[in-house]
Amino acid sequence: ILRGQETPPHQRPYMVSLQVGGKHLCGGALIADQWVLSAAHCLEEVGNETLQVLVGAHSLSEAEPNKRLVGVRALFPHPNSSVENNHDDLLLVQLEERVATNPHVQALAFQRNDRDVPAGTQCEVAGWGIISNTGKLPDKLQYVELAVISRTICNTRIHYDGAITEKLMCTESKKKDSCKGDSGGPLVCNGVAEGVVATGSRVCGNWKKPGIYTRIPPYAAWITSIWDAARP
Ligand SMILES: CC(C)CC(=O)Nc1cccc(-c2cccc(CN)c2)c1
Repeated sequence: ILRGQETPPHQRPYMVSLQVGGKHLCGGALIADQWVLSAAHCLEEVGNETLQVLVGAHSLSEAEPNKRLVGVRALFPHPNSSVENNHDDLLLVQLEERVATNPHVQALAFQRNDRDVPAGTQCEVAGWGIISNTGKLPDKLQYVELAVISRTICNTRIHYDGAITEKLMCTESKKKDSCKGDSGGPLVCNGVAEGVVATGSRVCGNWKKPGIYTRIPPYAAWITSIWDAARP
């Protein structure tokens, strides 16, 4: 997160850190007691190492009550996700057990109503991604408020020149922005998850390259189908 601030501890109890070898890799959101929503691109950096999910954390390094590393039972990247583009860049992670909810560990509701978030709406994104373009990593969860920009504006030549489909949305990126390591985290508008951080142009904090987020509503049926078919 660039130009954000440290969150008040545990005020976003749905935030999780996807980790490999004890290192933060991507953000994610707990959307049910055994399920995390993140980005399929995050799996590109995993190889054959073990992915784990850190829940209930504020600091990545300090011991905290209710903070724990949970194993993964199964991974469900969206079948149409690909390394070449931003399309369908979603990942459902089934945890190896149902996590007990408590003040530091809570599921986040996601939007099922498939209507664009109005341009100008103030949303927020949180994460343990880099906090400067020099790659400085935070220890504590950061967040930033970002305004939604219309798909029409986001598709102009100076921005993404028509690449933003109706399954994607954009936010401003002037100085404040999501960045490397924030991928997979939720874009929360009025307390509901409307999007998931997409890597996009890999440029951060440049107003010409707005932040790109995978909209969640178009995938609500896919999420439910995975839940219904999965082994408990
Ligand atoms: C100078 C360095 C920052 C270049 C770099 O490593 N960029 C990088 C790499 C991977 C993902 C991302 C990335 C993720 C999520 C959102 C965004 C942009 N909102 C970028 C950005």
